[in-house]
Amino acid sequence: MRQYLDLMQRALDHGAEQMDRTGTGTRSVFGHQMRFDLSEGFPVLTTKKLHLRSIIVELLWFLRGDTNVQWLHDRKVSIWDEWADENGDLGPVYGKQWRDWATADGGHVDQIAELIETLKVNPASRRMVVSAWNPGELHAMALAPCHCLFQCYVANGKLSLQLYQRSADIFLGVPFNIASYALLTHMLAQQVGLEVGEFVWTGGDCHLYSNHLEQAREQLGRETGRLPKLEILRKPASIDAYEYEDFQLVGYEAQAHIKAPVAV
Ligand SMILES: Nc1nc(=O)c2c([nH]1)NC[C@@H]1CN(c3ccc(C(=O)N[C@@H](CCC(=O)O)C(=O)O)cc3)CN21
Ligand SMILES: O=c1ccn([C@H]2C[C@H](O)[C@@H](COP(=O)(O)O)O2)c(=O)[nH]1
Repeated sequence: MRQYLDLMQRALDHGAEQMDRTGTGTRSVFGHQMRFDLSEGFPVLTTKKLHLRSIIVELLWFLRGDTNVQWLHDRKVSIWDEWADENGDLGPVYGKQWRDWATADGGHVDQIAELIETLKVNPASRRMVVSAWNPGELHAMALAPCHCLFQCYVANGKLSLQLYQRSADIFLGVPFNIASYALLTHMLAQQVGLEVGEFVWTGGDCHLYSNHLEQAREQLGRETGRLPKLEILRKPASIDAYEYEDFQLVGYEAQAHIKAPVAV
């Protein structure tokens, strides 16, 4: 994951110091792109052990259209707790927008179902876009979507996906976001009978929080390792039928976890 360490180094060396919404302070750069050829391995950090269960369970939770943390809690995932209200609700965040976008005329759009249908019947389409950025509902969300829009592209029997992430917590969020969308690309490809192509990550405000600088330097001092392979153990009947146990990362060898506080 040299690409990731390069982004971290860039923010450390050239980032502008700025105060941010959380009151923590960041070093940020604007506009960055990383490309991952998914046929070469699964893009998960080897310079710091990642908690894959949280990543997989969170993606399945988005795909359920769920926006309450209870289902995450039942699976021992707590990464959204800080933002939930007393009932566990986050408002109309990713799951709602992906699966049940409310239209002005009272209708609903299941963007994921429409994406899969288009991948099957018209893979050359240039409109295979899923957006979580719903300006009319931002006020009701616990946090405005960070990974706010993605697009699919098919060529030579391979499915590629590009994400636009408007705001990127380089140390904590980005490793989760890369692995999550790489996983989604594998799932979509399996559902529509394509091979995986590239995952392209594009970031807007890419920042290192001021209380992550030491951890970033420690990680930059480590050697990168070989990427593992993702195996999906069966082909579920639909995008809605995947379970945590369906995924296996073969050969994931990572260096020790590095703790960092999350900015709320
Ligand atoms: N400041 C900030 N950074 C984020 O990455 C972030 C938010 N806020 N708010 C919403 C979601 C929640 N996400 C999070 C929240 C916490 C961790 C975190 O603490 N990760 C730990 C392990 C925690 C675990 O898996 O249980 C880590 O070391 O990676 C990661 C992503 C990503 N998002
Ligand atoms: O998936 C995610 C979700 C959140 N983040 C980070 C990016 C920022 O550090 C905060 C959000 O704060 P804003 O003021 O709304 O930009 O959370 C992430 O990296 N990945």
